[in-house]
Amino acid sequence: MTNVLVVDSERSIRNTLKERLEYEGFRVETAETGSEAADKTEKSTYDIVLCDINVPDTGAFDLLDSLRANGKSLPFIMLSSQKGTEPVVNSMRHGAYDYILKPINLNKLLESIRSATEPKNQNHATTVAAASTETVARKSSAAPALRANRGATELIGSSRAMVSVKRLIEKVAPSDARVLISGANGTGKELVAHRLHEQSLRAGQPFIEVNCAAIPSELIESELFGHEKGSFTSANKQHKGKFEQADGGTLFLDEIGDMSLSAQAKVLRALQENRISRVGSDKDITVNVRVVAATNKNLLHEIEMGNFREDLYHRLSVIIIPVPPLRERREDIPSLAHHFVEKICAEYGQKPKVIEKDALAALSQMEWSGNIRELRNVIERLIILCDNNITLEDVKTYAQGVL
Ligand SMILES: Nc1ncnc2c1ncn2[C@@H]1O[C@H](COP(=O)(O)OP(=O)(O)OP(=O)(O)O)[C@@H](O)[C@H]1O
Repeated sequence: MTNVLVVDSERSIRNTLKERLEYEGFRVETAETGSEAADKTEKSTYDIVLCDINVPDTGAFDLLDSLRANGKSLPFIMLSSQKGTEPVVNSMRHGAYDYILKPINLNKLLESIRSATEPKNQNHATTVAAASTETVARKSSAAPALRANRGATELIGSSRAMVSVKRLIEKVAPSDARVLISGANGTGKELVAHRLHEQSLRAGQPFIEVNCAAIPSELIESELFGHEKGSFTSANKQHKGKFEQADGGTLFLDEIGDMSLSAQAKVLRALQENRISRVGSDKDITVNVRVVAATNKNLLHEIEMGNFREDLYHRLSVIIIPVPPLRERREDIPSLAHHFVEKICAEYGQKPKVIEKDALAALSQMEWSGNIRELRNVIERLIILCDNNITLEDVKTYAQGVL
């Protein structure tokens, strides 16, 4: 049985968590202050600590640090009413496994406890992160608080174009403004959407992605808004749609330019009223969702052609972030190439290979019509096929079709 220690000065929170977690099969003890919690950990063994960030006496960070100093590397879940990225980042720096906002969503908490106490995740729980933002970013991608960020990586590039994209993200992320990300295939639009979420006040809440091009138009309504049991032939149980799943967080509508006109009308209503109704229900549900959309199409052209609603375009494009093609920021290619070499070699469990100077120069001259995705694929091919040093000859042989 998993032993949980709940540390919170509020009796109602201690009691509610104890009751609910015991009902779920955990053994739970509580403490009102940091020093009481420290005493309890001396006397009993726990598998996990759930701790309010401002717990009296010590505060959560000192409690966590002192447990670590005493060799007790328990996974630690921070409970807090503080929104914003700073407390999340601070918690991760101190080695917390997760950061859960109050009022506590019990399902999220249970998922986090189970994940933190799974043996394969214990290392993440016990690693004390070095105090660098990069480390925090890497560590947090493994932690459930930022589970939504899993798969997201750093935006590489210091070209003027990329610096201005990053600046725009920094400025826009903390607001709740809707953002439209435009750019060709493989330029990194999805990554930009992830960064917007990670740097927003909604970080830690869900990031839900919908590829509008991949869903048949007859299913999109139920996918986005959900359905009630029996509302159509195959609806054999109730289903929550993506808007509801994203409640409190960000909904990323990828390839919005491919959405059917009838689905566009329904999305428009959801954005105008912040309310949706499931298919087969006439009950309205209020949702709090930040919508970020992306497109590789010229939506103004699509409007002219009658394929895209102008009113929806204006709702979505409060801020537009254009992501430039790779050929317009060739100076980013060396750092991107190194980044992919490191990442892919690590994925394959290999030592990083070396790209020789003239090989890198050749990569920097290529067309890259498939943009960064194509560059990544070529680097992966080179890693699989080449010896430790990737030479100009290798690039000429294996990057064919790009040259
Ligand atoms: N600046 C960047 N730094 C590091 N990796 C990047 C960068 N931009 C893109 N990538 C990587 O390139 C690949 C393609 O990026 P992404 O999927 O975000 O592109 P996209 O514009 O959304 O593509 P599509 O329009 O085809 O959906 C991903 O593996 C992504 O992680």
